[in-house]
Amino acid sequence: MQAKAIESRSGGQRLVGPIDLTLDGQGATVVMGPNGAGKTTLLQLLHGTARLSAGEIEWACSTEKARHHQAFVFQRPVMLRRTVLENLIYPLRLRGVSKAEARKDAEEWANRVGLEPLLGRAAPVLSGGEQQKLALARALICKPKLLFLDEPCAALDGRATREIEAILQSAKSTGTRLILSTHDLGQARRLADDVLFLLGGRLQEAGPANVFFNLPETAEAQAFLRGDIVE
Ligand SMILES: Nc1ncnc2c1ncn2[C@@H]1O[C@H](COP(=O)(O)OP(=O)(O)OP(=O)(O)O)[C@@H](O)[C@H]1O
Repeated sequence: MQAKAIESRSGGQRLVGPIDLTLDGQGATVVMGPNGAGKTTLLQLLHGTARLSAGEIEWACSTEKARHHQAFVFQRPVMLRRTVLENLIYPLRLRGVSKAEARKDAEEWANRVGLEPLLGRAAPVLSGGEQQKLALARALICKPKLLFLDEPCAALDGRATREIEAILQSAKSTGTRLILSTHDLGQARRLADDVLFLLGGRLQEAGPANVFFNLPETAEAQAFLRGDIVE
């Protein structure tokens, strides 16, 4: 994927950009930066759920086909007000998978993320961590090539975060490319292969995670990593 001079503007104000970005290969790209830096907006621009005010995004295949192989997980899980099983079956049925096959996959994924005992439970009554695991399983069940995650663990405790990270590591190892925003430096260190550091809507630093964490180039990134307040 190549993003060329992409921008998001609102009411004459530039929220994000211009940003040039190339994403390829495998692994996890972690998007970091202070509140309002533009992390959510950048993920949405790349996924096509926010409109580009300028610039363009080129995929290796057609944009339509690329979107078909993508999924997005939000900070607050979005789900159907139906059972866990129905939530898992739904995206597969939308893609034309038979009922029997969809059910089999749903049970397998519920098992993988530890939700098998809850298959018959209504999704809205699940705990926050269970809901996020369901949202993740529902995103991964269609085997996306690219998975966007916007602060997926922001509202979760340590145990749920660990479980979500284990699912993400496993998705990564089976070839799903991850792009994830987080405020949690520890999570970024655990998951990132590459880092995008945003500040004021601009890409302040971009590169391999070990370089970013050990030798950040800019004073702003150094301050951010020290835990100072950066605006
Ligand atoms: N639809 C919108 N209309 C106007 N301004 C917006 C809109 N969406 C976002 N913004 C502004 O764009 C900037 C970037 O917001 P964004 O949510 O992308 O940042 P973020 O880095 O994800 O922040 P946070 O860490 O607080 O979630 C902010 O100043 C925000 O107020």
